Amino acid sequence: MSSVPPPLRLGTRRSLLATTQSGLVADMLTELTGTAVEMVGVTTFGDVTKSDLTQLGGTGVFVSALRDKLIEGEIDFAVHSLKDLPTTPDPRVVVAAIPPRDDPRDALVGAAKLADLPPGAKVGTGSPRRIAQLRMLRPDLEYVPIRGNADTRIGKVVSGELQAVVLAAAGLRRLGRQSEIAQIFEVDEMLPAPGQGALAVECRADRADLVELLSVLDDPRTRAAVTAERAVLNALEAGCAAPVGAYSADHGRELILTAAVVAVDGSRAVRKSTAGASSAPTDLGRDLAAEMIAEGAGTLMGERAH
Ligand SMILES: NCc1[nH]cc(CCC(=O)O)c1CC(=O)O
Repeated sequence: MSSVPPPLRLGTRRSLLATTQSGLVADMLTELTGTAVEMVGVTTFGDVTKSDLTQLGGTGVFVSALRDKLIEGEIDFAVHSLKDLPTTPDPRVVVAAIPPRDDPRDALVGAAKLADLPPGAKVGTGSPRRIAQLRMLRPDLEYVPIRGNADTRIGKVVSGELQAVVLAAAGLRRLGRQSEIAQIFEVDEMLPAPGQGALAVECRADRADLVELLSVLDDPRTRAAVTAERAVLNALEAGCAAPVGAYSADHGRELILTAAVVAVDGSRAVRKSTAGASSAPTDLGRDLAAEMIAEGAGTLMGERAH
């Protein structure tokens, strides 16, 4: 009598974006391998705290509860937004797959493009990286810290409390809300968060069977690009909430990596680019970070955003 294996348990944060992202990965896995997947909701500290994440370091507040469930064996794998994963590896778990990246850029939802907003207009974002770069573009606007899911944030524009909010294009696209985007910032004007738009499929490091199964979802070109970006963040010893942007333009065997550290008041920035083999993304990111530190990047990372 052939026994049907039980569905794999996929741990996911309970937000609509997280469950949508997890559902995308679950569907990919089922389509490619025939494996059935059951979603298991997990509440993380980042989902319940009202604190300003930038003051918590913003490192891992969305991640550690999922990892705990992996280690406790309550779930078999987890899907994270890669940009929320700490760059410091956790030896208990492994990123078994980084599927093909969605749009990595930042997007503005509002009544007009950034350049057309009136002086003093209120723009909502809690990201020091976004605030710092927005202030370089429009120092005359008021940047208001906001938290909550996309619906909550966009609701502040609809209500008139804010004139615009800035979110990741990938998140809006996955939620089917790309029609509400007034502007997508080119990376030359707004460098994304390292790994933005990419997902990380994680399981226990000692589950070689799951690592093998999940690897079918991996996109090596996306993995190389985001590895270079995250190597910059790691070498700068910056957390996910630091005013650091990085983006790898993928040219097949070569990556063109651009990174910036921007003072949160928008007054100064260290921005540099480099090109190198996509086969050595960590070295590329580390070397670029060293050049940035030599040009004073470290002095720009410590300030508060608001
Ligand atoms: N914790 C916020 C977060 N983490 C990942 C995304 C977007 C999805 C992605 O980067 O893949 C978002 C929302 C946002 O930045 O607007």
